Amino acid sequence: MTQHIRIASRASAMATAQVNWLMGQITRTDSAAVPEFVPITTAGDRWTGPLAEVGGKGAFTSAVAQAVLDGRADLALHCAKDMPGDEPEPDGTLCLYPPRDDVHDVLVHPGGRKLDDLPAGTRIGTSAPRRIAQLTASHPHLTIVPVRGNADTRLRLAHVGDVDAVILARAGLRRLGREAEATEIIDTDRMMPALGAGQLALQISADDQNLLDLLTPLTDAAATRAALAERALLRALAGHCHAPIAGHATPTAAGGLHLAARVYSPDGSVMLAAARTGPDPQTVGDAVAQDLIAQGANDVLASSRRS
Ligand SMILES: NCc1[nH]cc(CCC(=O)O)c1CC(=O)O
Repeated sequence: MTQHIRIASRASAMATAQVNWLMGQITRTDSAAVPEFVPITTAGDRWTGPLAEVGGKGAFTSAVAQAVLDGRADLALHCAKDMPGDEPEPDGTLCLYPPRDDVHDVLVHPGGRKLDDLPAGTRIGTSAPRRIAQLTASHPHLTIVPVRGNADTRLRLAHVGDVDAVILARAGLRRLGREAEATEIIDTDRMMPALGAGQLALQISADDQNLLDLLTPLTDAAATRAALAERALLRALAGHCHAPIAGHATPTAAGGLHLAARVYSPDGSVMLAAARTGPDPQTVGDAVAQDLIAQGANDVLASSRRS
């Protein structure tokens, strides 16, 4: 029997590429499934000012999730990185996680240079507090220029010369088919990734057993554990604001995971760091959060909310 699967997503170039990927996966998994795209315009798409002013992290995901809650869609496709930590699965929904893509940030410098080769005053376009804090700490001589808009918009700013370079997620660039434009893959130790970087999340109604059965083969156990640990950390730090938090969970050989995380002050002059290894994602995420809080993370994050 044909099963129509309505996929709610933003309609940016990157989001559309993600929908096309998912549609292909679904039809390969179940030839009777007919995926459909339900495009959603979110507060983050409409607002051109600082993201923190439209609710920060939820700005791109809550309207997409709402389509599932309202029955206008069967599935909400998100970037895990854009999901808030406080209420990721409202009202009887659950998230499924396919294999993770690359977590690195990259530099796109149309002149072909790498970060260490850029002269003082070079204008770097980025608005992410996490990137601003780390870049200010590692390269204080560069000039950060706030830029908003989709990844393709930000790339254009670099190509027309409004900024000299931009920092973007490698996963997003890859989904746009423009990975070759990256001039440096920035080491994760210098630019620790966002929680949820490179990770898609498929949010469905928890009582939709048919869809759960259909999508389960598309999920990845290690990616799921990492996503749960990173989200537990974000929730414990109340990281719903557009906060300078970085972190990365990686699978261990023993089937557990290692989670490293950092909390920064806005200019990167303060950096708190913690890491744990263990079998249970929630426990590891909570433990890293408690370690960071014991070091003063709440005060450091409150200073970034005020600035
Ligand atoms: N904040 C927007 C956003 N959300 C997810 C990605 C990239 C893809 C991913 O990490 O899943 C991007 C673009 C960027 O940060 O360059």
